[in-house]
Amino acid sequence: MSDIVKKVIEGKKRDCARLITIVENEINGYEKYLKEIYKYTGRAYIVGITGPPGAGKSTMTDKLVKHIRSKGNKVGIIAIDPTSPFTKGAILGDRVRMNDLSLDKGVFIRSMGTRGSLGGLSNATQSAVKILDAYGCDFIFIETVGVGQSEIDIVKNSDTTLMIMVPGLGDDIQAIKAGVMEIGDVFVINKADKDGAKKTALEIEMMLDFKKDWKFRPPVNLCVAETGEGIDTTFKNIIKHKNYLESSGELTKKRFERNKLEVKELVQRKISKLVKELEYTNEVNELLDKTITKEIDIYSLSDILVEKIIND
Ligand SMILES: Nc1nc2c(ncn2[C@@H]2O[C@H](COP(=O)(O)OP(=O)(O)OP(=O)(O)O)[C@@H](O)[C@H]2O)c(=O)[nH]1
Repeated sequence: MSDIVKKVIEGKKRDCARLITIVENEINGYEKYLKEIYKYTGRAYIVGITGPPGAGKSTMTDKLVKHIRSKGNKVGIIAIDPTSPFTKGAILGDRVRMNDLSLDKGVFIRSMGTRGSLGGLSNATQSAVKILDAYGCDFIFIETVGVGQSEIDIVKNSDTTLMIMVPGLGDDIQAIKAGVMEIGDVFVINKADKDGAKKTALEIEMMLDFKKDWKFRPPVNLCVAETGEGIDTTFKNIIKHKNYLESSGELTKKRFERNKLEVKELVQRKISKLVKELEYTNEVNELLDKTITKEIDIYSLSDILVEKIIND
């Protein structure tokens, strides 16, 4: 086993950070480390945190993590950094908010980009989850920007997805109704110190009523992340979902599906790389010349190249 992998498994924080960087930058040999890490994964419980911008995702993560830490568990946090310059300020703010957490030896915080090659959570994020798992985290939080694709991706990559809502979404709830139902395993109405929190909770309950055949009906609770009120209930609800997944066998199914998707992405990535490499060979350029002179058609050329990729 490589020295760095050994140190990560022993729980060395600096090596954990170093390995994530190696994987993020795809430094030579990174896949060998991931292969070695793999059998030490599967113990951590992965929680995705999502919700509209400004709903209090960072504040909630901070408080949940502190709650978990009071029980002595080790926690990893991956904050997904939106690549858009638009939200940069908010992310800097998040870092400041979680500053005191980063001083805690039992907490590992990392922010990562959204640049997934296939539009999903980047491979680096999925790999970082595995590294943190092998490092010994009991819980790993993935906090995302609550927009579009990243919300869907977080569901695929988490065991439990916590959907944060805030009072006064009103019509927005109607608009996102269908999508939201699929996304949240646990709902929390944050900023319950503001007017209308109970009404929002009721609206979500009504929305959940539309579906009759829940195997696990998502619990809904009120919370004031800023003061910590309701954090214990939110955590209990996450654990309720965890217990359900574990006792029903759904957790294994979920992880099977996740691996299936990840393997597919890895294969696609590897093939795309081979296709890209082909573009630069003289041999291909010569064959392309022949498509112009009609000595060969482009379809036969594609067959030749596929054969070449398979056989080389
Ligand atoms: N009144 C009230 N404000 C809150 C509460 N929780 C968080 N906030 C405030 O809401 C604002 C946004 O909180 P964040 O935790 O940054 O929210 P976020 O969802 O991570 O924000 P983005 O990263 O911009 O999407 C901050 O000013 C918080 O102080 C709460 O329970 N009540």
